[in-house]
Amino acid sequence: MNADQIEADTVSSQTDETPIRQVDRRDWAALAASLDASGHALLPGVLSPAQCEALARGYDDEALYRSRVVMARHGFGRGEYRYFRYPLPSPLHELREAFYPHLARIAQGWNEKLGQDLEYPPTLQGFLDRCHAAGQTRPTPLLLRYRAGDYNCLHQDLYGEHVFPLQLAILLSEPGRDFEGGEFVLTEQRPRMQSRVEVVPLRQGDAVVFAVNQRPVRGARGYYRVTMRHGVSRLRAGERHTLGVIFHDAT
Ligand SMILES: O=C(O)CCC(=O)C(=O)O
Ligand SMILES: [Fe+2]
Repeated sequence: MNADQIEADTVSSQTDETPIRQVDRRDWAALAASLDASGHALLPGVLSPAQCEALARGYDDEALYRSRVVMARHGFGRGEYRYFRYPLPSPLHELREAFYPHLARIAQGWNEKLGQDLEYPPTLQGFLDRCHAAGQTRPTPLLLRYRAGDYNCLHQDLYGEHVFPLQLAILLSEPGRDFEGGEFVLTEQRPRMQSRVEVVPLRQGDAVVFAVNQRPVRGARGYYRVTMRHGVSRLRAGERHTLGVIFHDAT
C-alpha cells in the first residue's frame, strides 16, 4: 500500500469532518485540565477503525518509511517500529498540524509555570522551521508493531536540542480482540520521592496526549518539575500497532 491508498481508505471511512475540525471541537479546557493534573489526557475516537486498519496495514509498505528499528538490538524492548518519511501520509500530516496549536498553548502555560522563557510558534510549520534550522530535519512520527512477548521499555522521545513537550500516541488495534496485555504505561518521577505509574486504558482509535519529558506540579512553594517516561507492558498474545506523533524533528 502507498500513501495514496491510505488516503483513499481514510476518506471513504470518514464522516464529513476533517481531522482539523474533529480536533478543534474537542473540549480543550478539560483536556488542558487533565494534562495539568496528571501529565496526560485521553481522547477517544481520534481515528476510525477503518483509518486505524489502513495505517496498520501500511506497516509493510517500505516506501512510506525512512528507517526501521528492531527494539531488541538497542535494548529498547522487543518489537519494532518504523519512522515515516516526508511527506507524511494522510491523515497523519493533518493530525500533526491540527493538534499542534492546541498543545502549543498548553505547553506555553507549562513554560510559564516553570519560569522558562521559551515560546512556541503558533503553527507546526513555524516550530518545524526552528527544528530544521538547528539541523533537526528528519521526521519523527512512527508506526510501532508488537507481537506476543514484545514490550517497549520506559523511555523519552528526545531527538535533539529542540523538544516539543507534548506528544500523542494512537492505538490502532483493539485490546481483547487483536491482542492481550500490551498496556500503555506512564511513570512520573518526583524529586526526592518514589516513582508513580499509571496505566492508560486505550481502545482502538483512542489517543493519549502526554508529557515528553517534564511537567510542572504545584507544590507548597510554587511549581516543581516531575519527569515522565512512557512504555508498553508485555504483549501476552496477538498483534498491536500504534501510531506515534512526535512534534519535534530529529537530528
Ligand atoms: O506503543 C505505544 O503505545 C507507545 C509508543 C511510543 O512509545 C510512542 O508513540 O512514542
Ligand atoms: Fe515513545
